[in-house]
Amino acid sequence: MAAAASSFRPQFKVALCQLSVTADKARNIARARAAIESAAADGAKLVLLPEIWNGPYSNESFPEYAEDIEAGGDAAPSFSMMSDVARSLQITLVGGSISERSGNSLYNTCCVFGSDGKLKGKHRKVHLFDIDIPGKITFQESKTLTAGQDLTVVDTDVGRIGIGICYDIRFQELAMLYAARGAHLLCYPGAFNMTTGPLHWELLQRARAADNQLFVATCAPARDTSSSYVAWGHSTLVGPFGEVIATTEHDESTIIAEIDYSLIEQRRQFLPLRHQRRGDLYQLVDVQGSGSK
Ligand SMILES: O=C(O)CCC(=O)C(=O)O
Repeated sequence: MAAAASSFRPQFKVALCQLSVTADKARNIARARAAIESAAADGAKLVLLPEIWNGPYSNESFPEYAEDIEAGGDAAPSFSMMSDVARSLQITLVGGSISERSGNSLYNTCCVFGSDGKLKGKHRKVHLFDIDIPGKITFQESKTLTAGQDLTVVDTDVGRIGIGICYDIRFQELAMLYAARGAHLLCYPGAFNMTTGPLHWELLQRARAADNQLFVATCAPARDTSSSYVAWGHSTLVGPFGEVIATTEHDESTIIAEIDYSLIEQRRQFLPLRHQRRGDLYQLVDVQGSGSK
């Protein structure tokens, strides 16, 4: 494994808070806070929230619910709550995603907070969800959102974490680069739908974990059949052998599960893929360099 984070817990409890999301932003923030507090009371040291958890997932809503993260304070109530709760509970928080306003642009952004409440990393979704499956689902995030330009690997109290958001999980190169940069865990807040969810959601998580021999955690909103975008749910934790460690259905719930990073080395010894790659036939190129945030 590449250089590890300076010092971190190799074994800890993670919580995946699959939240119900409504049009009431203040209610969504309060509910997320309560779920985080309850997860921490149950011993979680790392908590994940879903993709777009402070308002509806739609192009109409992204501008309305967007926050100016750099301004903070009243301009960013979801952001401020996450920072505050991470600090007061001394947990690492992968804050799902919210729409972020920066200048004239909007991003789908995941903020990662350390146990001191400070922002440790910010991932702007790099692959926008633009798909058209006639008669099933059409969505064009690029109508309102701008794609991020950076890979995001964050050193935390609970190891080195690579971040992707939803559609980002489909691009295996991103996961491979994170693994090459020494990530122990990949976190993907995501909201798959009723067409692609049943076929691809678990498959992609298990593939990313098995190919890269690391942990993968996902966190989705709960399903709301009355919303314009019906989420699949099924937040999941997968281990470095591609095994599902914990999962759930589509209702609001919090999964608490144990992560043990010693399994990564064990799996890599049993199945030494890293030493069996054919660099003479193919190579992974990290165009942004190997530094991690
Ligand atoms: O890839 C998919 O099927 C769903 C992706 C998605 O919903 C998203 O990126 O928000």
